[in-house]
Amino acid sequence: MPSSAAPLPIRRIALTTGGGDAPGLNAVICAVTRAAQRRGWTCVGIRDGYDGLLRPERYRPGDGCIELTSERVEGIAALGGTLLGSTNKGDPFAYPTAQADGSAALLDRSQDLLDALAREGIDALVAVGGDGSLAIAHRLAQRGLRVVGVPKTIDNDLDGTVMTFGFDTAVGFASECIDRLHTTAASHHRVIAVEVMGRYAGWIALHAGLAGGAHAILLPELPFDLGAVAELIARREAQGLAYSIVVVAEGAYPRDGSRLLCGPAEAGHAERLGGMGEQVAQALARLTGKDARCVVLGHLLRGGSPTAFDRVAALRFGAAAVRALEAGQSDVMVALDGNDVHPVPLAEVAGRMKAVPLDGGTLATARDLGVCLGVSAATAA
Ligand SMILES: Nc1ncnc2c1ncn2[C@@H]1O[C@H](COP(=O)(O)OP(=O)(O)OP(=O)(O)O)[C@@H](O)[C@H]1O
Ligand SMILES: O=P(O)(O)OC[C@H]1O[C@](O)(CO)[C@@H](O)[C@@H]1O
Ligand SMILES: [Mg+2]
Repeated sequence: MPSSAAPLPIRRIALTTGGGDAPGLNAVICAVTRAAQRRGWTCVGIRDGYDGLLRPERYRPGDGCIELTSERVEGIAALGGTLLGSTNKGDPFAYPTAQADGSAALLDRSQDLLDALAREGIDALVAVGGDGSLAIAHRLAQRGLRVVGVPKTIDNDLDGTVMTFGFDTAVGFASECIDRLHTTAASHHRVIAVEVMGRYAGWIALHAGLAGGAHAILLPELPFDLGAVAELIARREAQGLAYSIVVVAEGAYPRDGSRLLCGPAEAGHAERLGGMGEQVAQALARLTGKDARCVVLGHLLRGGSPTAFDRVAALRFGAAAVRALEAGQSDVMVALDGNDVHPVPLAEVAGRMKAVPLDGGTLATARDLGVCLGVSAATAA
């Protein structure tokens, strides 16, 4: 449970960025550093998730954990990526460790991490991450560490917050790409499938598809029937609209099939989704007789400078995390709730996925616009 009781004074905090990178991470680093400095606290950044402390030998002496100062974070809020590096391998509670026979065993290195934080004189941790990183943060809090989480992910699949930072930038870039694909698809009378990231949630696909005027959007939340998409393409053809854009979430799958992986789960690393865009393009070419192509936006969605919205959200989250620590809170995540940022218990969000609600307003908007969701009229909600 989050606690507000008898806060001990804080003098030094650590910051970590974990999971896939997202535009806005540097803005959080900037805000946490400056807000900490204003309170007279010092702030350090741990390299690559927790690797800077768990594998210090990988870094130049003293560089696994770097001092963050106002000077060091000057101008970084506009930059993509993370100054500290990130990882989506190596949960400290199941840390992949090479064995003599070449295999990797998953070891619980959480105590090593807590010891290393104590040696650095760290009083509290700000953990910036998605569902996986925040589940780790929650477990660290349960082990007695003062922790505040900050919600990050381009996927927007984190529960307990209206939005994560990184999502707006990813959607903006994806919709710009879709805009560009309209003209080439129209010129060649083609079907173009655009595969976007998002893991098991369709937030990026739905929002980018709507913003980019896609004709069909296939989401993990609604297993699809390509017959419905082929019908839409034929209807458009009959109206003299000889091209179509189909946005495919990487986690989408057919009603009679399953998700596609481009990499299996390995020790300490989740499975990698990918390939459904190409499969959809090939199947639609067969079903419609039209020329079809697939474009995979992939990691381009994680790159580049954060939008103003993501910068402001990230700055607000970072500053709110420091205020939460100052107020004696721990085991909480700062969350966007309407217009304000409030702490919510990490237990309520860690490891929980937020899917696109099938009865939500955005999906209703897509239906009202006549966007095909890969569901035949008979089964459509
Ligand atoms: N600090 C970290 N050190 C090592 N591994 C981490 C760390 N944070 C997260 N991970 C691992 O990375 C994976 C994803 O983390 P998380 O959910 O936080 O990221 P994300 O933004 O949702 O992006 P993605 O899930 O696509 O990598 C999880 O399997 C988690 O165990
Ligand atoms: O960096 P990796 O391992 O390719 O991760 C890819 C995954 O990370 C994300 O970009 C962010 O969570 C997902 O959308 C995607 O499935
Ligand atoms: Mg995740």
